[in-house]
Amino acid sequence: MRLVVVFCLIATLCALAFGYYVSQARRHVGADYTALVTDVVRAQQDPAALRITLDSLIDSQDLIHLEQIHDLLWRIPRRIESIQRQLRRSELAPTRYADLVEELTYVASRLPALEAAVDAAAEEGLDEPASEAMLSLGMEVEEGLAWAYSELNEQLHQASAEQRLLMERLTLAVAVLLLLLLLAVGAVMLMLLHLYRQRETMRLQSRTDELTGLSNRRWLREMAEQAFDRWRRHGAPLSLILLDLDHFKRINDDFGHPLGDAVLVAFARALEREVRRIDTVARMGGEEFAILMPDSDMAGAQHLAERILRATRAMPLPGPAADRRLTVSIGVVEVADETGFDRLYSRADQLLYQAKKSGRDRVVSDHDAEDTEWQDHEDDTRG
Ligand SMILES: Nc1nc2c(ncn2[C@@H]2O[C@H](COP(=O)(O)OP(=O)(O)OP(=O)(O)O)[C@@H](O)[C@H]2O)c(=O)[nH]1
Repeated sequence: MRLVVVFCLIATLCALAFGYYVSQARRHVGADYTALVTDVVRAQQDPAALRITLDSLIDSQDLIHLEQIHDLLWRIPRRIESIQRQLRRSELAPTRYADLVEELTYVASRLPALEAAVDAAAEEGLDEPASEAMLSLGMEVEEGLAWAYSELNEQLHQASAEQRLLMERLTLAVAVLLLLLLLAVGAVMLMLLHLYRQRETMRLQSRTDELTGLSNRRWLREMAEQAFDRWRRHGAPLSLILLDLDHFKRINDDFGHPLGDAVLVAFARALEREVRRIDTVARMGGEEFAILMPDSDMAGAQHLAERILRATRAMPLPGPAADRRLTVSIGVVEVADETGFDRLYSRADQLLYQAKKSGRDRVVSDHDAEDTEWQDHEDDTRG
């Protein structure tokens, strides 16, 4: 579960980083050429204005047109310079604009002559030859500017389109890379998950009895050691019930080993139904079982043992053994002064042995054993 959360987190971070990158890159590329294109579009108005003003000057010979031409001739070289500067700073390859820069430089070099021609025409009057010279120079400048700016506009649009294409390819490449990264991360996560599950299964198997699915002897011992710790530290009561099915060999002999297995499994389920969640039910081997009862004293353990005794008698046996009754012998102990699980188990085993010896299908606890010892002692003294 934790791995899935980590995976989702990584995926979200990748998606956010990717989105941020794309938006930043797009904005950057767009901004570079937008500024230059705007200036070029503005500059394109210069040749048109020059043509109109020259025509107006010839038509009306008005001094106001002279001023307009002077304004234009002041503005045009600055505009040329600004555009050349921007071009040098731009990402555009110099080979793409070398021709038009050359043309703009040439146009700029012709501007003083045009200014002189305009001044001369204004001073001498717009007679035929002066006007002709001014118009021809004006046309030359106007055509040069118009060509250079429109060529530049075209180049910029082309570069912009190429950059957009590049950007799209780059975006696609990044998307594919991210996808691959995500797939790789996902694969690693799945592998880790698989390993984790495998380890969990192995851990579970190492503490589980294969036939019944109950805890095995090893796990019961581990749980017992932990419970012993609690008993030592807090004095919490701890009891152990040891159970052994009676005459189980007969079931095997009469109905076969597989049915014997089915009976063991049915008995295991019956035990699980009777115990509390904190109890540990284990199969110790063969037809012997144990229940570790933390926080339970002798009275509680005895009570459970009696209940199991009755439940076992009433337990229906599978298939052909349905007519048989199953019984169990039980030994019950509560921790007193034991130093560890082995001592406790050995005491419970002795009580179980007594239960077998005294006729099976019964519970023998510490109290019963004490009573029996006391009874034996009484009989001896009377005898
Ligand atoms: N089906 C099956 N039988 C098992 C398994 N483990 C041990 N047994 C059998 O359990 C029987 C135990 O027999 P005994 O030790 O004589 O005990 P019992 O017949 O129950 O007699 P008492 O314990 O004295 O009441 C043997 O026949 C074993 O083969 C198992 O996993 N499956």
